Amino acid sequence: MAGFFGFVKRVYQINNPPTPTVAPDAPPPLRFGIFGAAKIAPNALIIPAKSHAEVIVTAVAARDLDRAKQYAKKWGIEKAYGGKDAYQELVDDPDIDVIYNPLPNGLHYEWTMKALQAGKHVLLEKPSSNSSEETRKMFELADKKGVVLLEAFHYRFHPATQRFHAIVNSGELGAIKSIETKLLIPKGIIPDGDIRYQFDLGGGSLMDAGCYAVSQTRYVAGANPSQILTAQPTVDPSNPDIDAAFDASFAFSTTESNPNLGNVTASIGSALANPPKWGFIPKVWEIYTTVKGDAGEATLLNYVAPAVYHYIEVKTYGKGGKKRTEKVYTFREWPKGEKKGEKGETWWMTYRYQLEAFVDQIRGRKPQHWVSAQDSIDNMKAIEMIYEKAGLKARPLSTYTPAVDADAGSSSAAA
Ligand SMILES: NC(=O)C1=CN([C@@H]2O[C@H](COP(=O)(O)OP(=O)(O)OC[C@H]3O[C@@H](n4cnc5c(N)ncnc54)[C@H](OP(=O)(O)O)[C@@H]3O)[C@@H](O)[C@H]2O)C=CC1
Ligand SMILES: O=C1OC[C@@H](O)[C@H](O)[C@H]1O
Repeated sequence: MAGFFGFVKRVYQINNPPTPTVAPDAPPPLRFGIFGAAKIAPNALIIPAKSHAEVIVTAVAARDLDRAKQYAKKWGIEKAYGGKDAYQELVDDPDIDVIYNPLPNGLHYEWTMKALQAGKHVLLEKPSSNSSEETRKMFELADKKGVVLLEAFHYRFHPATQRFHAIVNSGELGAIKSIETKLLIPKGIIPDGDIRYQFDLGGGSLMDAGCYAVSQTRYVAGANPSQILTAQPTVDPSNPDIDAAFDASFAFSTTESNPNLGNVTASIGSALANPPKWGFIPKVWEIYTTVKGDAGEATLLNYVAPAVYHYIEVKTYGKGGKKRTEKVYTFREWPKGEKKGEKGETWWMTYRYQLEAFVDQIRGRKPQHWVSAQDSIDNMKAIEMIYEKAGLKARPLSTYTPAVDADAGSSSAAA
């Protein structure tokens, strides 16, 4: 269904997904527990879980018991843990198979390590931690324990992102010259005092919104930055360690398989409070990637929440140049013969596609898409390089020291 009615129907179904039918021989569902009564958990897990026959959200743990109970009641979650030991009680709960970790970034490492050590699979919010080294250690431990760890870069799992990636890599745009990716959050969305403004918790616009822009750029380029060319933070007036906004550009090294890479310049932008135009016209969310080549250009609008709305606009240059728009809510809309997956519905959010892949991986089925350990490590490395170039402090390392057998300690990265 096209246009406005399609949009209304999708948004309704995103929030009111149908209950799935459970096959009589289906394995028991995976039981998920959530660290924190987090704002993002309903969108990222609780609502998507309603339409997944193999997922049940069984428990939530919050630092305050009343808060945990209220959250559990609101979202139909059976168990609520509360108080200063609540997260540990969740980790110790033998009924829990999987932990969803949407704690502030600076707590990702400690609580993911504890969950992995207890043999739980972990769906870990982005950015994976405060440093590439912590990220490497988490994946190393997951590998050692034989459990699944995934950094929740949900946007990657949606067919719109996959289609855009395929267009850029098809050669249709000619030799790629530039990649521009932004995620600018308008002023007024993120409240003062939010975790995103707290250095100790791993705050900063590059960590929060910018981690998507860096990830998307690396994905589209198929490479990691070799050099940061410019890094321009706008620091928060009340906290010079926090970048309220960031503009950066970087270069890649030529590789044997992609001799053009050395000619590509990438630029990223992130903001936690994009100010109104001329001081009074509120800005809308700016979420896009534009890739320009010598034969054409393509833009993906709204790579972060494409199920709500998105488009891919492709223009080819020169005489006979053409313009077209694609919208790809499911893999069924993929051009014939090039389909990259099967599962999905128009109302599947990025988070629902991600949950499908995560469960498939745990169950030993091949997921339609995946974000590898190395990808997560490399994203943190790129973020570190940008902070360093800007002269801003690296986000603080966790003070948590894992038990001896949890810290594998070698410097080889998990693949
Ligand atoms: N995938 C996506 O689309 C999104 C991902 N995120 C990511 O999810 C994570 C959480 O974001 P969001 O849900 O907005 O965050 P919230 O502000 O809701 O915080 C999440 C939880 O952190 C817990 N917490 C533990 N220690 C602290 C502390 N010292 N200060 C504040 N909170 C604390 C709180 O748990 P308790 O209830 O126990 O008090 C809270 O419920 C971040 O990593 C963020 O980057 C965020 C938004 C979107
Ligand atoms: O993950 C996120 O997605 C969109 C932004 O609103 C948010 O700040 C960020 O954490």
